[in-house]
Amino acid sequence: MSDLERFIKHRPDSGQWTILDYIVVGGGLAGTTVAARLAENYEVTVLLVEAGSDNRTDKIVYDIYAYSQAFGTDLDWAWPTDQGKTIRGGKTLGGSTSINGAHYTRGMQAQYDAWTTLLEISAADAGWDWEGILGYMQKSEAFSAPNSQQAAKGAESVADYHGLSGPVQVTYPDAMYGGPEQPDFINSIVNLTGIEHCPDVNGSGSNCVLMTPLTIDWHDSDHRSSSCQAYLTPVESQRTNWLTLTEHLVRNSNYLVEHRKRTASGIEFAPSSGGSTRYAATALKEKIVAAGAIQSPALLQLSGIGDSSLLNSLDIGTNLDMKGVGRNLQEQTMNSLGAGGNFDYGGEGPSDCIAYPNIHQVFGCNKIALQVAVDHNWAASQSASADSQAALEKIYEVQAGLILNGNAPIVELFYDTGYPECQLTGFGIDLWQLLPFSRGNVSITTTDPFTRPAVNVNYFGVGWDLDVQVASVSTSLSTGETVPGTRVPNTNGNFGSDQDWKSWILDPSVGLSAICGICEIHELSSKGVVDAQLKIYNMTNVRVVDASILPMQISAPPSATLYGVTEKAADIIRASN
Ligand SMILES: Cc1cc2nc3c(=O)[nH]c(=O)nc-3n(C[C@H](O)[C@H](O)[C@H](O)COP(=O)(O)OP(=O)(O)OC[C@H]3O[C@@H](n4cnc5c(N)ncnc54)[C@H](O)[C@@H]3O)c2cc1C
Repeated sequence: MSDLERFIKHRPDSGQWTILDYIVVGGGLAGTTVAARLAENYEVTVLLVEAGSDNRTDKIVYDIYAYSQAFGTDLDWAWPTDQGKTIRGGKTLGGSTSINGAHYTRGMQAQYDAWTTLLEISAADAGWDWEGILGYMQKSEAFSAPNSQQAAKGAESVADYHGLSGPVQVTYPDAMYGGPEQPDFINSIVNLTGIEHCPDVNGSGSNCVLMTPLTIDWHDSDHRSSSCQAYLTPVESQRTNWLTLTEHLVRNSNYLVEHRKRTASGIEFAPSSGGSTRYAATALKEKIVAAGAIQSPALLQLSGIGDSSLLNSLDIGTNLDMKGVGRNLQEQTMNSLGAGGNFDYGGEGPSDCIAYPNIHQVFGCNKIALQVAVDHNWAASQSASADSQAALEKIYEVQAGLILNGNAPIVELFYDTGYPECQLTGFGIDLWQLLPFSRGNVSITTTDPFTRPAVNVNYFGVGWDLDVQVASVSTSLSTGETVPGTRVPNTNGNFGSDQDWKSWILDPSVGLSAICGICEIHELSSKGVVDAQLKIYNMTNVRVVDASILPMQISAPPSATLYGVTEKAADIIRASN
C-alpha cells in the first residue's frame, strides 16, 4: 500500500480532509486518460475516484467476444429513459470502454473544424479542429496493421493515419470473420448506393464502406484495450503519486466565491454501496469532472451548478445559474434487421464491416428528403431541451451544412454477422442515425446522489430523424437482398409503407450510448458550459473532460475522438498549472 493510499484510507474516516493536487471524478475513458497524463509528473498527487469496481480480470470485461454480457449487471449504469428505453454505460474502472463494442473510427475533418465556429472568437486558434485534435488522437493510439491472414480476410489500413506508440491498442482480431459475407456486403452496398470502398476510415473522411479495427491488444490474446488497461495497468505499480479509489461515488462539490468567480474547495464522496459514511478531499490545483455524459451534468446539478429553477425546486443552493448544464443531449438511435443465410462465417465476431453513407446515398433521388434545411420550427420544438433556440439554430445550420454540402455520413450501417443469434447462419444490419437534430436532457430528481438522474432522450423529437431511420431501413433491406447467399423474403422491392416502418422503428429502437452535448464546449452567450480550456465558465479550477463536452455528434462512434480530446485536455491542464 502506498503512502498516498494509507493517507486516503485513514484520514477520511477521522472526518479530516484529504489534500491532493488533482482530483479526477470518474475512472472511464476520459478520467483514466487525464489522471495518467497528470501523474506522469511525480511531483504532483492525483486522486481518481470511480463509482464502479475494478473488473479488469472479469471475462465479461476483457473478452471482446463476450460483448453485451455486462449489460444489465452491476457493471452497467443502465439509465432508464423516457420512451421506455435504457441507456447503457460502464460502471466499472475503464467506464464504458470496459463494456463497449470497441470499434475505432473517426469522423470527417469538417465536423471537427466546425467546433471552432462555436467558440468565442478569441478562442478560434485554440486547436479545437481537425488539425488540433488529430495529433492527440494519434498520441493515444498504438495501431498494429493487419497481418497477412487478416489482410486475406479483407482487413486494410493506411499507415499514415495512425499513431504507433500510444497506450490504446488498436488492431484487427486474429479470429475475425473470413467467410464471404463481409466482402459481399461491401460489394453490395457499393453497387447499390455508389458509396466508395475505402481502406481506412481514420483519415479525414468517413463517407465510405470498409472493415474497421477494434481497441484490442494482440500482445494480450486480443483482449480489450480499455482506457484503464491502456493508461493505468502498465504504470500502476510505479506511480505512487496516483491513487485510484474504486467503489466510491462522488456526491457533490463545495465551492467558495472569490471575486465573483467560484472555486471548488473540495469534493465529498461515499462508498458506492450506500450508507452514511462520508469522505472529503480537496484539490490544491484542479478538479476534473469526468463522470461521463449522463453523470457529469447530474453531479454538477447536485453541486449547485445548473438551471436555478431546477435547483430551487430541490432546495439546492445555486452556485452558478447555468441553463446549459443537462441540456442539448444528442444520442444516436439504433434498430437491427436480421435475415437468414447459407454461408460459412469463417471465424468469430465481433463483425468488422461498417458503411457510412451520406444523405444522397441514403435517400437516392428523393428530392423532398434532400430538402433538409434549418427549419426554425425544429429549433423551437427542441429549445426546452437545448441551450437556447438561437444557439440551437446556429448548431442546426452548421449540422445541415455538413449534411447537405459536406457529404457528412448521416447513418451507420453495421454489418452484424450472426444476428439474430437464433439463426446460426444469419446476418443482420444494425443501423443508426449519426447526426440527430432531436435534443434531450438530463436532470436530477432528488438530492440523493445514489438515485440515477432522469434521462429524457427524446428520440425522433424532430421528425426528420425518423425519416433518416426509415430511409436507412430501406437501404439495409435492399442491401440484404443483394448480398449473395442471404434469405431475405422476396418482396419485389415492396418493403412496406414508411408508416409501417415508423411504427416498427419507434418500438424496438435503442440508444447507442454515444451521448454527447450535455456540458458542451460553446460560447457563453450561447449558454455553453465550458470554455475552450474546458473550464466551467466563471469557475477558477473545475473542468469537465468527457463525452458531455462534445457540442455535436460526429459521423462515427465517439471513443477514438474522445481519446484525442482528452489527451489535449491533459496538455491544457498541465500547461496552466
Ligand atoms: C454498450 C456501449 C457500446 C459502445 N460501443 C462503442 C464503440 O464500439 N466504439 C466507440 O467508439 N464508442 C462506443 N461506445 C461509447 C464510448 O465507450 C463512450 O463514448 C466513452 O467511453 C465515453 O467516455 P467518458 O469518459 O465520457 O465516459 P465513461 O467512459 O462512461 O466513464 C465515466 C465513468 O465515470 C464513473 N462515474 C459516474 N458518476 C460517478 C460519480 N458520481 N463518482 C465517481 N465515478 C462516477 C462511471 O462509473 C464511469 O466509469 C459504447 C458505449 C457503450 C455503453
